[in-house]
Amino acid sequence: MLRSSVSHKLNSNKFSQFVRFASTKYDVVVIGGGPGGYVAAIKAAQLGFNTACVEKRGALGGTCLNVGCIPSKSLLNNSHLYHQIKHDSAHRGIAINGEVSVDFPKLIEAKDKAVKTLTGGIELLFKKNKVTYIKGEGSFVDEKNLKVKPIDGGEEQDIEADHFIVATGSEPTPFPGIEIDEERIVTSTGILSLKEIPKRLSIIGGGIIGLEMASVYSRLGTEVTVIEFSPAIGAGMDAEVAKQSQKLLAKQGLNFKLGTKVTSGVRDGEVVKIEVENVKSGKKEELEADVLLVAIGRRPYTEGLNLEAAGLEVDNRGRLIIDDQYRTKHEHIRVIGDVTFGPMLAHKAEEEGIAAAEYIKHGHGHVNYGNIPSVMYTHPEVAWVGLNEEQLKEQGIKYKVGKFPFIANSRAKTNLDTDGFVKFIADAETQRVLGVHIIGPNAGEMIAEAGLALEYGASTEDIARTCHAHPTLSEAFKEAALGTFDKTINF
Ligand SMILES: Cc1cc2nc3c(=O)[nH]c(=O)nc-3n(C[C@H](O)[C@H](O)[C@H](O)COP(=O)(O)OP(=O)(O)OC[C@H]3O[C@@H](n4cnc5c(N)ncnc54)[C@H](O)[C@@H]3O)c2cc1C
Ligand SMILES: NC(=O)c1ccc[n+]([C@@H]2O[C@H](COP(=O)([O-])OP(=O)(O)OC[C@H]3O[C@@H](n4cnc5c(N)ncnc54)[C@H](O)[C@@H]3O)[C@@H](O)[C@H]2O)c1
Repeated sequence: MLRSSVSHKLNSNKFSQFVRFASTKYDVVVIGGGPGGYVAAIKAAQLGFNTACVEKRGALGGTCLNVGCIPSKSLLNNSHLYHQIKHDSAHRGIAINGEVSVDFPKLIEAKDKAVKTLTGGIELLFKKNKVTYIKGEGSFVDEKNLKVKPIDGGEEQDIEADHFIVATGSEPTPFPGIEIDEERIVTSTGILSLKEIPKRLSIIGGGIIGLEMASVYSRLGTEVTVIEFSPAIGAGMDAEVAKQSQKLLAKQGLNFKLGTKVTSGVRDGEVVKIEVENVKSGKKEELEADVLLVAIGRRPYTEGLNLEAAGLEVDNRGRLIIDDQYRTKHEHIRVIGDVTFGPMLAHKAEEEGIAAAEYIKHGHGHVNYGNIPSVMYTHPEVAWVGLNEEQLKEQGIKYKVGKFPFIANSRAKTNLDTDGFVKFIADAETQRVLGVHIIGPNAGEMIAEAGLALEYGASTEDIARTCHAHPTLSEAFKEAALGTFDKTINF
């Protein structure tokens, strides 16, 4: 459905004096080229819409590819390899005859290379799917028109669209009174590009970013302290799993200060001075670190969008207000991803991108918000989907739990990697799977099977009667399902 009404911008010198603001018209314009936006743009183009994506970063892929999921996983993977070679090889019969050391600039280079390859890949996907990539900052003029300020400083461009999809993402939540310099006091962006390995790292926030980054640096030899306001780590994971995860991370050398609030954090030359206070006892303490990471959550990002011009509204947390079809009060302006409601996860944003494009084309789309997996890429990994015990108790739903530890799984034993367990929660009467919580090796991959089970409304018996290959970690998954209604075999 390529539009014949696309009018081309008149930018020859001769005409530009007279008709400077001729606008280009598209069927769909996506603002933001992160996982939500780039996927929405590709899907819209595949559905036959003449589509453009406006991105101001200078690279596609958004937070996730540039300063989030991808660089953090590169550092997690390579720091894990280093740590394993150094500390976990002798008892496997691997002798290291020589020094094993970190080449930190190379570690950062490998991360940057992964980012560049992947962000470049999206540009190719745009070309393949005929999505116009506009490098600039989009700002609403009114609900039908967008002004784009090019990042190369060129002339402003006016764009008109039948449909807009806003996917401008999120940014780190600032900590009142603590000044970020991205050098000594950093957000998740700065911690991914440090110049050297700090001797001491303090982290405010024991959520996913805090714990993943704590793992990276602790493996590289940094003394890490995690300061968390609430009495538990993990920002909402199943309490039993969070407890086990904390225990294992502490065994790896992480220091935890839970139930502790930070009262100040100030750079003093090459160190950061931090004052904390125990929430219950009021006991105060002073800490010192070479780097302080602030990771207390993220907030929606709408700066520069000029929401007022389009009459778009946000709630008290800055989230753009939409209905169940991602529509704002203007039906042709939809919003997806981190900048609106729901968990701030790349795969959630992607699902919404597909659904928003499908709503425009067909009037219907699909995202199952009860089935969005979460993964924390520490070692062992933590992964979960569906409801946890605390939520079920709150909702008064009767349930049964089945658990299987990796210590009793043959593959985990051969791998000498036996920490953790699989925990199934099933409806007490029907055995329908309500939630799965895994802490253990490869939990992030294994959780996909739980997602499929939830999506199809499987019972734990369905899973327990499905043949799983031997010897695999997924046999622990099958046995935990069995444990909700019968005796497990291997434990
Ligand atoms: C350190 C870290 C690790 C993470 N790890 C994971 C993970 O492992 N798994 C996971 O699922 N999630 C992870 N996340 C979260 C994930 O990155 C986000 O949920 C995801 O990127 C949200 O996608 P989005 O498309 O909504 O927004 P974003 O990815 O934030 O993209 C929005 C884009 O819009 C652009 N933009 C904003 N305003 C304008 C404008 N006016 N004009 C033009 N462009 C504009 C921005 O430049 C940006 O590129 C991580 C986040 C961080 C910070
Ligand atoms: N693997 C992944 O999927 C992944 C990785 C990184 C980030 N993300 C996403 O990015 C988002 C942001 O991550 P995050 O770790 O910053 O947020 P988070 O919500 O996961 O954790 C923030 C933590 O900070 C604590 N906190 C808040 N205020 C505090 C204060 N004043 N003092 C001490 N502690 C305080 C909270 O209790 C919470 O435990 C999350 O939504 C997360 O889902 C996902």
